[in-house]
Amino acid sequence: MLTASPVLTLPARLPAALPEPVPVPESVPVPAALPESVPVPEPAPVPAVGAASGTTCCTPRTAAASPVRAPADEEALCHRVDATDDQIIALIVQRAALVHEIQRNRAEAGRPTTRLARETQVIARYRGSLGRAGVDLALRLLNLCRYRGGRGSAEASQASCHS
Ligand SMILES: O=C(O)C(=O)C[C@]1(C(=O)O)C=C[C@@H](O)C=C1
Repeated sequence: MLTASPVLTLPARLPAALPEPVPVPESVPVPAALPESVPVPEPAPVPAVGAASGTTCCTPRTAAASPVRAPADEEALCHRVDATDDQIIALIVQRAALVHEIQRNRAEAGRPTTRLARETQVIARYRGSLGRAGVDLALRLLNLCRYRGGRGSAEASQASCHS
């Protein structure tokens, strides 16, 4: 059963009510490779190596721990990781809002909110790009975005439509 994944707790900032869609592009192009020149914010000051409790997650404790990149480069990459995570989170919030709108409409019309064939397509798309981990991620996303509110939606979501 595709929906048997563990229940994912909604993050605190995921809105309970349907928000305006987050202003991100409708389709986010996925580059085949990371671009060489992505604007990077100024890196945070890097504390001296060995400074008491002054290290960050990205600051190597010893020079030997990071033989390839200088600490400043790693900090810059960490900033880009954070910026990427922000985008991913915004897209997840947008996805949840769109799915909630679809599913609330279905529930209000007395139709099943779940479409297993669609969920299979979603899972296949993630598997196609990310392999087994993509399947796990898709299941988590489907669960996270599932509409749970509204009168009558509970009964409607019990049923499923295979088309
Ligand atoms: O695309 C749909 O028809 C949706 O309702 C969205 C979505 C999804 O999260 O992708 C949600 C529930 C359905 O069971 C299938 C897919």
